[in-house]
Amino acid sequence: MKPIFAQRGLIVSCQALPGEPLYFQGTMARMALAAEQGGAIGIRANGPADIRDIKSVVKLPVIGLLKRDIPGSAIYITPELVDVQEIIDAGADVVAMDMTDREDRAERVASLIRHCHEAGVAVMADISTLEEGLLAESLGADLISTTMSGYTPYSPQQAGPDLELVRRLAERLTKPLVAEGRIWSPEEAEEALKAGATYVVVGGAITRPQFITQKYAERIGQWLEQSDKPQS
Ligand SMILES: CC(=O)N[C@H](C=O)[C@@H](O)[C@H](O)[C@H](O)COP(=O)(O)O
Repeated sequence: MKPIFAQRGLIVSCQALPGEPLYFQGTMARMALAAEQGGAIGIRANGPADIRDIKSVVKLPVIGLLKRDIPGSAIYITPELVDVQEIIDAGADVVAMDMTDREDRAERVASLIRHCHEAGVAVMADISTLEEGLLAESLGADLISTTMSGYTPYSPQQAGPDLELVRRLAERLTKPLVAEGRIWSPEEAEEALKAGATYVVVGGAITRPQFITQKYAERIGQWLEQSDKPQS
């Protein structure tokens, strides 16, 4: 499979789910355009509508996924063939899917990967541990991403990015490695590259203003609480 991205660098995840303030048709395409203007080399996006919108306004490769809850299952990132097909049909260059080692899905995942490759589309594995990353690579995934670290019960539950996982994966993988999840500053993005990531995905810190605001409000609130300064 030929390289997906023109160069190493920043991929911006442009996602708003139902109930979020920016969940409004067309908003994620505007976010993607801003990301492109800012120097992103790729976009990650959820759902066929956003993927189509984004593909119509930016030239960058798009990693597409479909978040869908299935009753009784913990797997929600592009869980089944029908979801994979929707993302391929929407024009994504890469399909991202859950490749955590849960619910005994290795065989099904391998056939989803084959399906994407037959359609000429690459696959990104969203994993949470070293073992899952190695398994995903052996199943044929084209990119391995630390997306799910902190979101499976057996991976480290930490506030910042899982750079230790990036380091350990970088030592063992041959496929390109993506650092993703809770990267909140340019400095953390640089640390992820130093740890061995080929690409860095940043989402909330760029495209979810409610969380950005919350970070400022909390920090300011803490300072105000500790300070004796009277309000003028
Ligand atoms: C765990 C999960 O479902 N992650 C999702 C995957 O597509 C997105 O909600 C995240 O925004 C994305 O991974 C980027 O991460 P962050 O927004 O932390 O930079």
